[in-house]
Amino acid sequence: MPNPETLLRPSPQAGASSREPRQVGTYTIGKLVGFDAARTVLGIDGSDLITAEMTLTARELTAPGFVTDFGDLAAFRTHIDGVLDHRDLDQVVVDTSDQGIADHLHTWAAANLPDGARERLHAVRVLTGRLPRPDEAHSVQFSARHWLDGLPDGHRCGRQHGHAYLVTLPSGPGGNRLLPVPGELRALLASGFAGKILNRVIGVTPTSEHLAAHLAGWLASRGLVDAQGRPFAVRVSETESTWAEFTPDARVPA
Ligand SMILES: Nc1nc2c(c(=O)[nH]1)N=C([C@H](O)[C@H](O)COP(=O)(O)OP(=O)(O)OP(=O)(O)O)CN2
Repeated sequence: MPNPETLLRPSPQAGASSREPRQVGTYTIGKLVGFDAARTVLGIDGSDLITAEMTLTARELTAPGFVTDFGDLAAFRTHIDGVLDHRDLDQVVVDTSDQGIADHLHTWAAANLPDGARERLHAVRVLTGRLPRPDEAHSVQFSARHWLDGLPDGHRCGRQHGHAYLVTLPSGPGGNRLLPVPGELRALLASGFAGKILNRVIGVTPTSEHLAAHLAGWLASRGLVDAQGRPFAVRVSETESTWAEFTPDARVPA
């Protein structure tokens, strides 16, 4: 895949790329797939929008900076679209509760994901109803461009493209509770990331995993920690259906 950098016009906004000190920690990625279904749960109608969130974890990334390529998880959506979406789940799965659907999908994923992804499969959980968006105090959005080097020819993420990024600071596993975003991080994202070509901003291929680790390193290197004095975990979401998180070891409860 030719480097799209050679095709770029010079950008007046381009800044020097930087690396933050590397912390030791765990990378987690999440893929969300929503579907609409009817079901009965404990004798009561539980029809709803249902969102399945599959997570995968790794201590080390594979090139170009992935837990596993989101593209390799496409079969998860295909399975849900084919088997669960716009169905009466009472006719499809034995246990129609949230946990029953999550168990069905975990069993499916453990048997059917490509090898590299299957080995990194962590969990599947199910959420119901419209998902709340994080409020402004607990999130930062910015828009920027990037491309990913080292992908097979024809991979759409090898082309220069843009995302509406969402950055949050989860307080623990699951990402349900979010910590307020320090003003310093907000300022960094506004001045150093928004509107930029991210390949020129961080010293590595700007995958979501690398961006999350870079921002966690940036916070830690400036002594910015949570109310308990622990380094922040950082989650970066490129699209509505994907996110990547870096959790420094010092944050994991003993
Ligand atoms: N592990 C990672 N895999 C991929 C990343 C990444 O940062 N980490 N990034 C990309 C691309 O930038 C791409 O734009 C996003 O991935 P994609 O699978 O296309 O996600 P979508 O939400 O757009 O997918 P749909 O399921 O089609 O909605 C690729 N991989």
